[in-house]
Amino acid sequence: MVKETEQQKEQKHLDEVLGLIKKKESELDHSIEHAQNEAQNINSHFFDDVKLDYDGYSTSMDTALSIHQQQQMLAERQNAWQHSAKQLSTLQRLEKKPYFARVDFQEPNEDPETIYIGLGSFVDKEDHFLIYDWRAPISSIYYDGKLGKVSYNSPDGVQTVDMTKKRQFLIEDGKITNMFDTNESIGDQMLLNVLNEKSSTQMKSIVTTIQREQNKIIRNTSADLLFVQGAAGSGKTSAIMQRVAYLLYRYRGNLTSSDVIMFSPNQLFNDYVKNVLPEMGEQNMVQMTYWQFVSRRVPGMNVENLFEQFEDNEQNDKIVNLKNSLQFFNAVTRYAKHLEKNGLIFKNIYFKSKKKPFFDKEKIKEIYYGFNENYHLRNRIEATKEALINSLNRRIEPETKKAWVDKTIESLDQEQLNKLYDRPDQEFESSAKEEHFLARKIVIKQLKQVSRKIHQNRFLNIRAQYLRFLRAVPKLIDLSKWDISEEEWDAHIENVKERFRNGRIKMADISPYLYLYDLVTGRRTDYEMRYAFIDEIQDYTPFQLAYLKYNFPRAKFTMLGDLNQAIFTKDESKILLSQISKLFDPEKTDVVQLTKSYRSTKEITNFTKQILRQGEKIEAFDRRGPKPAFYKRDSIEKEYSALQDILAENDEQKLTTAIITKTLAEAQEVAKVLKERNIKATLIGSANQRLVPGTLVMPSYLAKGLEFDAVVAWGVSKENYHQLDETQLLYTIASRAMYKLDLIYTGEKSPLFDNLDEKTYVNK
Ligand SMILES: Nc1ncnc2c1ncn2[C@@H]1O[C@H](COP(=O)(O)OP(=O)(O)OP(=O)(O)O)[C@@H](O)[C@H]1O
Repeated sequence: MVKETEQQKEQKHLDEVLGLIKKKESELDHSIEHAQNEAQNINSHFFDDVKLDYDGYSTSMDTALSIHQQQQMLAERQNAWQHSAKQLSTLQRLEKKPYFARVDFQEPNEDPETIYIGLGSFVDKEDHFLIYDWRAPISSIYYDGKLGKVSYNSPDGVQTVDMTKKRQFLIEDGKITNMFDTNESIGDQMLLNVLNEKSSTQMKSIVTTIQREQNKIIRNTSADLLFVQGAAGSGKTSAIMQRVAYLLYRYRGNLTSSDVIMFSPNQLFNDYVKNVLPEMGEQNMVQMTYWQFVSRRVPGMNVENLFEQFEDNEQNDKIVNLKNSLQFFNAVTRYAKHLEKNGLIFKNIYFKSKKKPFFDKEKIKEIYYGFNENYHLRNRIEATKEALINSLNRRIEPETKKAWVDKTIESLDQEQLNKLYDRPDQEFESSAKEEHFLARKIVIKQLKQVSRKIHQNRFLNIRAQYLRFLRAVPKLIDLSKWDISEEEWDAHIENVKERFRNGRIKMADISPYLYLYDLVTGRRTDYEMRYAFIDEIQDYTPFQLAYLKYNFPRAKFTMLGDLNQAIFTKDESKILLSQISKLFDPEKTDVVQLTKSYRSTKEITNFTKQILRQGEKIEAFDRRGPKPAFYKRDSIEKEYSALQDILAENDEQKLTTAIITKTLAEAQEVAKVLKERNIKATLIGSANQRLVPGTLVMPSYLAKGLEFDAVVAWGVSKENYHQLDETQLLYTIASRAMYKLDLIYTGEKSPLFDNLDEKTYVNK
């Protein structure tokens, strides 16, 4: 019965805290109302209270000051109001579940202390913390250590305390439904409770059960590059979301969500994680895919998308490997440097006539290369633009004498004409002066097109420049080391050129293209961005990462990935880590490994890890479920019957199922057949769709980062998966399953399953 009385005591404490929260809420309600009224009041009496006095200098200074004071008062009230509103929203969140843990500890030479940890802080009148935010320095001991001596980073440096109790609570509607004392970092019991929940279309926060290793990632503030290699389902994405929340708290006042950018694998995934931060009371960071990041820079071009990239079998791997490498990045850098001396390609700028250029490209070239050698790319372009604008200004006058100007004036109706004057009653000494005035107005207006072209660097020919760079590559890089012949390279350039002609560009070209553009035009990179997160790093190329680093020179990077799940870069991802490390100071690089997988049952994790050639390191979490099952069928018809049976069974168990195929075409086919059979399933064929409850059908590359109660891996035959570099693909598909995994095929099973231990699956 001891436990019961303990629980009663805790319930009493909880009731007290809830009472105080309620009280504070009504106080805040009051003060918000008050502040609002007052602000309204100030607004309506604004000019009554301001001393309006326009005689003489000093009094008008008084007036200005008075206005300023009023404005400041208003701003203060508004601030107080916003502050209260924010506090209120924190309390409203706490009201549902004030805290989830209690820790007892003692600092050397101090009295023992008890603290409660929750989603936000709650302080009563006496500045006494009734609840500590999970991100507060002291809260770290809850996640980090076992009972006994434990250290944490405080604002005054590392502190060591003696932790004597760690208690976890499950609270529902103001009642403690369960509580346990634990000695583990976070008791498995609590974790099991959380993990047993069903999957949903939205990711959840893991605040209550952050694991020790994850806590390290979340609270790391020292590394310029934090690299996390983690098995599928080890909580990498969860950890990122918590980390963003942590950083926003730790640097509150100095860091806002717009200083943080996250690159995610696809739009579907963005949708999946979009509630995590708001639920923790924080705003979402800037989120985009790499494709969006590059595409928005080239509105006139069609950049190869996820689907094309995945389903493109024509590309020459050797050439793609070269273009994705750091060596290629360095080659662009060197090439651009050489453009400071010569080789930049210019375009004529036209105005009115297509026959004779307004600014001749030879002339522009002369200006550009006319500056002395201290001018680098950025100054050169800026000075060239300035010179062109000056020259443009000098050409206004001569242009007014041209015939087109008179014609234009004649063609204007009265209203259009009136608009040209500065004032309706504007007077002129003579009609010649008036005509000249109007002519100038017209010319200036029309020449705006030219000045716009100058500002937008339209006198450069970046496409031609990029092709010229490609032609120079054999001089910059030893192609034979990449096993590429000169003929292959030349043919490839023709290919790129042809694609340009159709307004298209491949993923392997867009980053070098933009990088070259940035260097040549001296585009300012984003110095404001403070943190950049890249999830699913294995799908990025070294070039892309180098380019991101170039774009966000002051940002600290957190890169997370599983080199075993490389879908786009396949085996190349293995060398990724060594390449990335070259971009950062090794002293400021931290690498963290997460080996425990939380997503799936032990049966599924133990099965999927065998698909990998080096999967031994992955540890399963002890949560049980059925063994994965293979369904070998001898006809497509029978495959569908099996699928139907599986879906019926999953439905009965209330499991959400995703049928994952290799390609989009297969997914479309499966969705079509299911529809014919009146089985409800949603095809996710593009990343712009929403995840919806119920059965889903999707191609492998859209399943990245997601999870489902049950997965059906469709068509896992030898015919479909036989290349070694498809291992990662199969692994990604299989590791999306939380509780149940079924694999269907006809003919022979994929040889990539050859090493499976028979005891880890069943045949059905
Ligand atoms: N500390 C934790 N407490 C509770 N649940 C956790 C914890 N860590 C991870 N999980 C759960 O495990 C699942 C997998 O997490 P997450 O998606 O973050 O993994 P991941 O490493 O990004 O996976 P992948 O690389 O396979 O996409 C999620 O359901 C997540 O909620």
